[in-house]
Amino acid sequence: MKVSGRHYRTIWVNEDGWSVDIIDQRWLPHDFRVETVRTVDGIATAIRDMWVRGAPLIGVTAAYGVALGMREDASDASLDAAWETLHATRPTAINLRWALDEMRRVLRPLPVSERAKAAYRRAAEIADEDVELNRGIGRNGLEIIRKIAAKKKPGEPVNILTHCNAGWLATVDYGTATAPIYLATEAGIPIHVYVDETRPRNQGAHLTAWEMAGHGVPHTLIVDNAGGHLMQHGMVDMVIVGTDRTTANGDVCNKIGTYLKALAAKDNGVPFYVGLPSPTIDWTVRDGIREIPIEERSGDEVSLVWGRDEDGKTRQVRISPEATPCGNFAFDVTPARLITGLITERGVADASAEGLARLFPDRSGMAA
Ligand SMILES: CSC[C@@H](O)[C@@H](O)C(=O)COP(=O)(O)O
Repeated sequence: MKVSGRHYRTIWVNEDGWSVDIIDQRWLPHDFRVETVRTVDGIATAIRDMWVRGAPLIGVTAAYGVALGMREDASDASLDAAWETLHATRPTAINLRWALDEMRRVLRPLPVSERAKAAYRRAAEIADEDVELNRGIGRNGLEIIRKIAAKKKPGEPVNILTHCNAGWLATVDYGTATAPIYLATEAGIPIHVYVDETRPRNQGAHLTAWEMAGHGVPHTLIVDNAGGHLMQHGMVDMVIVGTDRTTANGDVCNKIGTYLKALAAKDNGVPFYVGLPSPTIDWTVRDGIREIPIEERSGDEVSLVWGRDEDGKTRQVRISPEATPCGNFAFDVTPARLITGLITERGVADASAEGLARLFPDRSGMAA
């Protein structure tokens, strides 16, 4: 997507031909910084400490991490060590394991001397594939938005609520939940987006709001608890969120608070959609609530809030008593019964085992 008139992806190989450049998302929306990463450990830090985040981008970044590891030492032991180090960074997004397994599947049979080159090639393909998958989600989601827009008065916007950041910053480009929004805007359909701030890390306020502003999409930032109120007053036409892991029967694990939005949507008859590329489906899991590991992060993310003061200094301020213990559950699971549809690159599936199997007959056989 464009930043200051220049097209960026979120990750690319540096002009030296081997190190990896990423947009360091910790500084947005105030500073646009690019960081160069040179080692597996550097990539692990970037994922764990959320310089990059979002399920698809975590997967692609890990794939480049394997490439950096192979450049250093392409032995089997090094390949396994890179897999372990990178896999340990964040537990919930399945794209991480998908990308690491894919890299190992491609590299393991090759002679050691060919592995580094092949690793960069496959990582680049995974990145390109991600962009294509998101375009597919965009096209399929656009049709849903079109139908809602057709019922509106001329010029009246389609009001979309989204949670966290499932935008281009969470992927290589376009985003999952935001791809239909960008395509609808390009198609001239008036859109207005309610952006949940998404405590504790505020990915909505920091990242989604920045994306919307950058692409001229009218939007309003709201506190996380406002969604139910807006839905009760007919101010939301549809909800679209992303997902970190979708089970074989359509349960969706996404940023903490997604479940509450889905409950409010159900109660108010507001359609609740999830945008997802197929690598986000974990065909081995059927019960999202019991089987998906939920990341628990530092309580400091709850008690300390980042912001920029009027002097342009980025600061952290404490908002709770120092001695108060904080719980920081990063994701929750929305049961399939609350979801109107899963917008994938192949079409829109019912959130059910049958719905997913119909779109992915080739893969659903892998379900446990
Ligand atoms: C297309 S991104 C889908 C999800 O990864 C996104 O909604 C989300 O929850 C991101 O969480 P984060 O903790 O910022 O990595």
